[in-house]
Amino acid sequence: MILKKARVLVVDDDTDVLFAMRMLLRTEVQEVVTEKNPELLLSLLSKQRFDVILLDMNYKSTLGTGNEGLYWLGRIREKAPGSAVIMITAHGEVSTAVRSLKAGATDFLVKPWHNAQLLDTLAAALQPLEAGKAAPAGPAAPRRPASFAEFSLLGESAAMQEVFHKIEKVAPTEANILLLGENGTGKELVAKAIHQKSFRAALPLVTADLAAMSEGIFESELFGHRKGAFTDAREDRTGRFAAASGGTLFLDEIGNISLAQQAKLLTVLQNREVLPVGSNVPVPIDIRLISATNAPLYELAAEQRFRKDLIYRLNTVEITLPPLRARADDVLLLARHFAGIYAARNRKPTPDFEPATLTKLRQHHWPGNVRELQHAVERAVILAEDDVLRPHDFHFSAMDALAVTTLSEGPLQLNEVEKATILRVIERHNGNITKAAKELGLTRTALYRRLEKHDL
Ligand SMILES: Nc1ncnc2c1ncn2[C@@H]1O[C@H](COP(=O)(O)OP(=O)(O)OP(=O)(O)O)[C@@H](O)[C@H]1O
Repeated sequence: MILKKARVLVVDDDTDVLFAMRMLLRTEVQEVVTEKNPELLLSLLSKQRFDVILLDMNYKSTLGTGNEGLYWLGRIREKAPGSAVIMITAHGEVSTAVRSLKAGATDFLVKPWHNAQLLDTLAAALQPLEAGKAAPAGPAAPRRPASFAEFSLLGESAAMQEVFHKIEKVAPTEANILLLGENGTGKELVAKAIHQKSFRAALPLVTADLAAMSEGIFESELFGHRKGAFTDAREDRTGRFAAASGGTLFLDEIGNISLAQQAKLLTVLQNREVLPVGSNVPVPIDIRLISATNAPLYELAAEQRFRKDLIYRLNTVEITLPPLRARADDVLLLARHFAGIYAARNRKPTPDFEPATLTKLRQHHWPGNVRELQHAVERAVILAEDDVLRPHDFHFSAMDALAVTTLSEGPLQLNEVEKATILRVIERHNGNITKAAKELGLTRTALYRRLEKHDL
């Protein structure tokens, strides 16, 4: 059914909401009826048929428990099983909204909504009606599957298909996810895909790069602080946990935190509340947690450098991103994908790859994984003489080349090779860390970590 033909009922005890809905919908749908009192819902339904009912989750009488919304949802399902129900929920109540989906709601909207988003949600709710089917009763129908290319997450190899399958399965749950994999294998991209495919997608995905947080700012960054808690605390500050409320918190580089930081994190996850620095009033948290690391977490745990009890909190589901060298077919798929992007960005025609180039790319070790490939292709596209990428257009990262050449030169320590390479590359870029990191196939954070490790 199309929006213009739809009959819509809005039930909310906030008259401002009803007014705004009437103003927006009167030109978009055939009929809009608004009702302030949910007690009158059933008599309205016995008089008239509605295609979609927008139902508030909370009414003043139950003080934000969301139970009243769920109750009325149940009654609508009995009385008007053919109507689609969209729950209207406040920020921070998304977990109750998810329960409503299980109880038969078609979708939910978070206040304050964008008008375009409201119209999209209404149109999507009308789709099953258009196909001649009743709106889903009982358990909610799964959301329309989104392809992974939508998140630029590509991969045809069996290993990546397995990853995609896991993402599809775990995204619409509340499970904490631990992403493992080398640098540049796509952990952050996977975290975004999981969030986008989750019921929390309407609320933020907040990232915290733990490697970049020193001991001194860890608590204030994650848990927030109160004005005056320490010298620089001039204002109250919301921590990342609170900022991600109702949404997803992505803790990147979790393997790098100290035992003291691990203990603080564990307490927060166990109690599901944070204590901002300088406050003694705990704040409840409502987040879905995704963590990632390239560190060998289980080896660290065996050496007592990472708490096992924290791992168990993080890894309800574990997804390991395979290194690029283990999926040669994806190398070509990704190389073509990046070539298209960088050619367009640099106003050049999309180049072809000489067969010998493809062989070279397949055989390379890719220590920096997809990030290294992306930068290698970008460089090649920019420097190529014509529309064909040839083997000599690809110069692999200095670190990799040096590591390979030194293998034949006797028992050099890998650490020394790494240190010398980093110094050489930074020197070549006159101290520009961003450019050096790019050439080394590392993130800036990863490069800073290595500088620290080598006392540079
Ligand atoms: N499967 C993929 N398809 C397309 N692009 C990808 C894929 N995997 C990674 N990338 C790209 O490679 C780059 C690195 O990915 P990302 O930052 O997600 O990796 P990471 O594992 O989080 O790295 P790090 O551990 O260094 O933080 C990004 O530009 C990302 O868009």
